[in-house]
Amino acid sequence: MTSYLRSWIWSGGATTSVAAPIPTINTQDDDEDGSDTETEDNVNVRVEEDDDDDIAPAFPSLNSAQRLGSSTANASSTIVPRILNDSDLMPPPPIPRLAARVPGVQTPSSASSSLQLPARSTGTRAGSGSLAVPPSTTKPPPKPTKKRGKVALAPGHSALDWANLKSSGADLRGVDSLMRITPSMLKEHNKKDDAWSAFYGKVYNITSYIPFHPGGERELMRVAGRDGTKLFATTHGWVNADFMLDACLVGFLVAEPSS
Ligand code: HEM
Repeated sequence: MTSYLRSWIWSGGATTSVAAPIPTINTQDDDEDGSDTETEDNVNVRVEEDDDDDIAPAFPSLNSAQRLGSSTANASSTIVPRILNDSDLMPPPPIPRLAARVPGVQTPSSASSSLQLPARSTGTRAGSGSLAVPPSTTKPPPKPTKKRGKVALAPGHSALDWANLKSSGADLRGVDSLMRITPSMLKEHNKKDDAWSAFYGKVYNITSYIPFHPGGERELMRVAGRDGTKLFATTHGWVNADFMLDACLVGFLVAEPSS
């Protein structure tokens, strides 16, 4: 702080004498606590005579390696920055070809470009994986050929109703213990009021599930008395039969005993 006041007082008096030498005020010993921290007070302050000091310092600084290494630097190191004219500047980059492209129109020159539009006439996948604009289409999406096979379920037979029935504790198996079931045993249970079916190696009593099946009774009865794994998987592989029919498990499908 002392140094600041000292420099301020001095600089006020100097305005009368323009030719006075530029003083350097060393205020290193002004720091009261003597610590090494660099504050406003312990920096050598070079005070200019002119208050109006808006001239930016030279960059790179006058004695820098950049200036000395430069071919334009002269030995006396009094370097005046050179102002570049148009011919010294780097030429602008060429205009990219895609900038001149009209969207949707394939020019002959763009055929060799990696960003070309996919060739529509040949049907090849040229340009796939590039940033090319995808081909537009006016064709409507194809209509589903097969009607969805969902049926209207009777009231009280929703998926939630089935979940409630499963957890109600009602006997949906119809057997006392889990059994080893051969295909011939399975075949005996192919009636609507006594339907067993095997899915993924497990045999379920599907009788009580029939009215709850969203695909309808008719479809489900196609697998009554036999292994329905393939039909089930091709129709709706995403359905978790194991979870939906856990309360209906009667046993495991085994091969016929060899005689
Ligand atoms: C007992 C085992 C089965 C269970 C637990 C079951 C369960 C289901 C479920 C939850 C749906 C509704 C799927 C959805 O909305 O995405 C469904 C739909 C359907 N199921 Fe099954 N299913 C079984 C067996 C079968 C079998 C064996 C067939 C075929 C023979 C079949 C044919 C269908 C059909 C056609 C639909 C309608 C598909 C659609 O929404 O387009 N299901 N089934």
